[in-house]
Amino acid sequence: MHPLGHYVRAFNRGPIGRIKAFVSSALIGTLVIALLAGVAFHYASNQIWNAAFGKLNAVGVEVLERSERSSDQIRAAIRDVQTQGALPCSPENLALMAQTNLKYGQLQGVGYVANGRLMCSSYGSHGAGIPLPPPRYQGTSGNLMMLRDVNLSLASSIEPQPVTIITAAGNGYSAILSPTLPIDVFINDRDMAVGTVIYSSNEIKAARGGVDPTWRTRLGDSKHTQFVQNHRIVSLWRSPRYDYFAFAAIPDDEVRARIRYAGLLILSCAAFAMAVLLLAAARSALRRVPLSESIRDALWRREFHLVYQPVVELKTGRWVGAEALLRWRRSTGEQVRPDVFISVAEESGVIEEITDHVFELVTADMAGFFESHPHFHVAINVSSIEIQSPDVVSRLTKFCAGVTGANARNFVIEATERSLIDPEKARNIMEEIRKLGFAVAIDDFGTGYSSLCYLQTLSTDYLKIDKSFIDAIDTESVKNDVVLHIIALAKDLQLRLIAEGVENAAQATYLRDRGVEYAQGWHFAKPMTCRELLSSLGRQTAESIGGPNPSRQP
Ligand SMILES: Nc1nc2c(ncn2[C@@H]2O[C@H](COP(=O)(O)O[C@H]3[C@@H](O)[C@H](n4cnc5c(=O)[nH]c(N)nc54)O[C@@H]3COP(=O)(O)O)[C@@H](O)[C@H]2O)c(=O)[nH]1
Repeated sequence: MHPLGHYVRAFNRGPIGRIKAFVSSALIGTLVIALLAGVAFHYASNQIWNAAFGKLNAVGVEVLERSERSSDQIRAAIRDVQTQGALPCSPENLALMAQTNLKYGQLQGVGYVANGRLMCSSYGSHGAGIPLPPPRYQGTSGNLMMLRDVNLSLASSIEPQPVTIITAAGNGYSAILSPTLPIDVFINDRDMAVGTVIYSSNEIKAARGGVDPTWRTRLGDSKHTQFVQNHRIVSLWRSPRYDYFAFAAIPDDEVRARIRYAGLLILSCAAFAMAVLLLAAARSALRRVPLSESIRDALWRREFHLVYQPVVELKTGRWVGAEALLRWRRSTGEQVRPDVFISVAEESGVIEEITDHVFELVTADMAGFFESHPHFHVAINVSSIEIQSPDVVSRLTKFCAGVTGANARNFVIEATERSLIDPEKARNIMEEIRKLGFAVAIDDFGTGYSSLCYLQTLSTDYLKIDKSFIDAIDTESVKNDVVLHIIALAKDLQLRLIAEGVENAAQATYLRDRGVEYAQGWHFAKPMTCRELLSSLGRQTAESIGGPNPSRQP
């Protein structure tokens, strides 16, 4: 576990970040749920309307078919008795009427009408005839005449009942049938109106429930139409052979109630989904985001930038180079310390992306700079993991080629002493890097576990003495002696030394007097932006030509 504990693994968003995360996921979720609810409601109401129209259409078609069947039978029955040629109401004629009545099941009887009276029928002779009301309709198709509905007792044993008498114009033969026959369809909806209407006159032929006279205009010349009008759902079917159309209609309140119910159901589901979503959004906003995830995010959002800490030549005070140090400023303004995010990046495998981003930033910062400062170097930290992997060599080559005016000697590659866990591998890769012309430095020297014997065999240019040893200079600490040993070792191995974290003049003088060539630390300069580095270097160059050197002498 990292000394900074949980902070390394997970990261709390700031309040603004949390609110933003909550609002954005709540907004997106609300939009999606609203869209889905809208689609579901549209689909459900369509289905309900379709079901209602489907039911009406089936009834309308059935009414039309029954009416057409009746019309067919009326025609056929009249034709049958007429073609016999017997004298109307003669015994042979009456016998045929009775036979014909049996043949056509939709008819209640067959008769003969003369001078507005029903003279005889399949039930027998009616003497002087039963008086009938005047006709209410003269048909155009098949030249049929329709008489008014009458209450008729066709035989002494039969109670008077409403019948419709349809007489063939010109010959008096008639069909007698129940006025409700075409609409005697099975309907399990008490509020449903059904019937047939004569198309040419818009007169009701047979009906159960109210008929709207404007329906016919809605039908126009088409065979079928369906619509909602005056709170009724209507289906109309026109006969292609007869002058009438069938209708079926129901009040729309039940359909609308069903749609309202479906809407309410969908709304409740959407409200439930919204509640779940808001809870999930709140949970996710409050969640501690793993730092590795935040690092990837930050790379994508370009939240990193570099600062440069000058490396000073102790003898002259000249700035000979600078170490590039990565900084992470989150969108909330919060700074994340590099020792925190670098170790997480190493653990989680993002470190190569980090180093590549450093390459990118250096490439942009230092473009053209080395043309005017050919002896200056920039030191770049490469993690211990990367120094074990051969592809670092090609990545460095590519990087160097991308920096305008730069040469490999303008870069020092810093690898920590931890990089030497597998000395064989590290040695080969360091050699490769040096062959390309880069200088190599062992960073934080003295803190790791590198054995002195393989240090001898390593291909390196600099040792960077860790700050903890510099802090011990001129103190009673045993580390004070270690500095002297490191200096002696570097001399023996002919390595140049850079002291890290020099904070005062005494430390600087001590180091310079003992032959340490270079140093870094707040005593000379704190890490600064690229712009500050370049302008300070510009001033130094100008003053070295015409005045005193501004950098502090140890
Ligand atoms: N792999 C990468 N590692 C990187 C990169 N950038 C930084 N780092 C490593 O993070 C560690 C912490 O770095 P930082 O907070 O930037 O601290 C550096 C200096 O600011 C600090 N320093 C320098 N002088 C002084 C001083 O006088 N007093 C004082 N208290 N601190 C001082 O020391 C750090 C430099 O460390 P080093 O690299 O060992 O020279 C650190 O380990 C960085 O290496 C990166 O891009 N990649």
